[in-house]
Amino acid sequence: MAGARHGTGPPLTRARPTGLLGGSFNPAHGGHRTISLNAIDALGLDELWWLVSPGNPLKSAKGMAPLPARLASAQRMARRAPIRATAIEAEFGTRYTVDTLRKLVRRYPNRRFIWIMGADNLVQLPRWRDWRDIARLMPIAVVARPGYNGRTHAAQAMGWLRRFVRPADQKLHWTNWRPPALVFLRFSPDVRSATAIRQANPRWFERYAGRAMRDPLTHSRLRDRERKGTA
Ligand SMILES: Nc1ncnc2c1ncn2[C@@H]1O[C@H](COP(=O)(O)OP(=O)(O)OP(=O)(O)O)[C@@H](O)[C@H]1O
Ligand SMILES: O=C(O)c1ccc[n+]([C@@H]2O[C@H](COP(=O)([O-])O)[C@@H](O)[C@H]2O)c1
Repeated sequence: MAGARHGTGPPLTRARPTGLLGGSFNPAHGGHRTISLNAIDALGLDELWWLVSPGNPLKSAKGMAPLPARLASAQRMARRAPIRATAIEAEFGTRYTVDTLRKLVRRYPNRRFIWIMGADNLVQLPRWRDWRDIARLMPIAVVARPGYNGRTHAAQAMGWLRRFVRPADQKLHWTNWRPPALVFLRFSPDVRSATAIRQANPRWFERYAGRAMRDPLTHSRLRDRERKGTA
């Protein structure tokens, strides 16, 4: 029973199912919010954390708005939802996802994590540092995205990942899966993208100009909230 004590051992608490969505969020948009809410529902998540990247190692810094502006846009887009926009990677000093996830797994033993990404990210996954180790750390959920779905199953990464694919109708049981494990999620197609927003308004970040990371919801604050039981 959750929270019960058995004998003299430590209290047993159910690990909290937590989704992780890493991204540039340049800026955050309704597509991020919609896929996150759908994933929370489909995977039975307690929370979904957005990891606003200090800088995608594969993307040029050119055209990348400052982190405080991207974080502020993410915080705004995450309002009134069990989504936490975080700057955890800036605090950890990590750029590569594998390093971030290793730290998160170590520092949050009372949570079970699942890495969530759009189908476009699956296509480029073999270019990520130690990408197979990412899959060995936690299950992965790939969200269908217009323009990429046909390419998803043919993606180079699938040459190795294919054997770990789980049936989509088992997705609510992901916390029992031993990684590597991969599941495909298909919600209503969402065409929104940050590229389209930047094309329409290249100076979108000006509304957040001068914003310091006043409330970055960093690891230390999350950890404090967990200790106080208010997370
Ligand atoms: N409309 C969408 N449908 C499915 N996945 C999405 C969608 N928008 C973003 N994602 C996923 O969210 C994560 C973060 O995305 P990101 O911040 O790069 O936004 P983006 O719209 O893909 O940006 P850009 O157009 O600049 O590449 C990635 O895993 C991406 O695949
Ligand atoms: O670890 C890597 O090598 C790596 C390479 C490219 C992208 N990523 C991560 O992929 C996530 C999505 O990035 P983006 O820019 O497509 O939103 C974000 O968390 C990045 O840090 C990670």
